[in-house]
Amino acid sequence: MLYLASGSPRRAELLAQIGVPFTVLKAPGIDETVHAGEAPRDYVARMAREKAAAGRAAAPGPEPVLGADTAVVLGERVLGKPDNDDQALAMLRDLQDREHRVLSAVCVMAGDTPRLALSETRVRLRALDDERLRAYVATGEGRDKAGAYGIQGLGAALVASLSGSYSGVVGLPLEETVPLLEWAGVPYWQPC
Ligand SMILES: Cc1cn([C@H]2C[C@H](O)[C@@H](COP(=O)(O)OP(=O)(O)OP(=O)(O)O)O2)c(=O)[nH]c1=O
Repeated sequence: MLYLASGSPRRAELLAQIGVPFTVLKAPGIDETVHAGEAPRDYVARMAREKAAAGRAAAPGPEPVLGADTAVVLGERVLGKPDNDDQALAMLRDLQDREHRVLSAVCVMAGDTPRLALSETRVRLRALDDERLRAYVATGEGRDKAGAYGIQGLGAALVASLSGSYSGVVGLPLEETVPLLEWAGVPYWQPC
């Protein structure tokens, strides 16, 4: 069994997809502020570690804990979740017609020992005019998502190309996660 220290329904769906038995933990939220001068890769790694550690502290049992973090990075700028629709529109205007990186870090703690992996995916959004971007923002889909879009939903129609991990963009890079689960002795392909 695994404790999932995440409120993201996407992460739960990806774990369920590969048959991992898990329990979602209601861990206290952590401060997601980017530190001054902090590189995006260091930031997502720190967030995943802190989420896993908060999960460890809240877990009622000794089973392994998983925490993860996903950020959209444009140049060196980290785009988190938009605060409102205006910010969502501004993010999508910046993202359209160019390539960005999606960084996803995953941290598994076996006992008190953390192990971390990071995935980087290059995504290019199509050239999109304001009318199209406003229509997408109005769907509300991007509100709780880094970079203001969801590749697994209506947002798939915004994407021109992807190079890397699709599950990483959705929030949990399975290519990196499965070896961490194996390391921690967490089974997959279980009837859930
Ligand atoms: C780019 C992109 C992000 N996302 C989501 C994944 C994450 O849930 C979210 C990024 O926010 P995160 O802070 O990584 O995660 P979260 O707040 O949703 O959940 P928790 O901290 O409790 O684990 O954006 C998509 O669902 N699809 C996408 O295409």
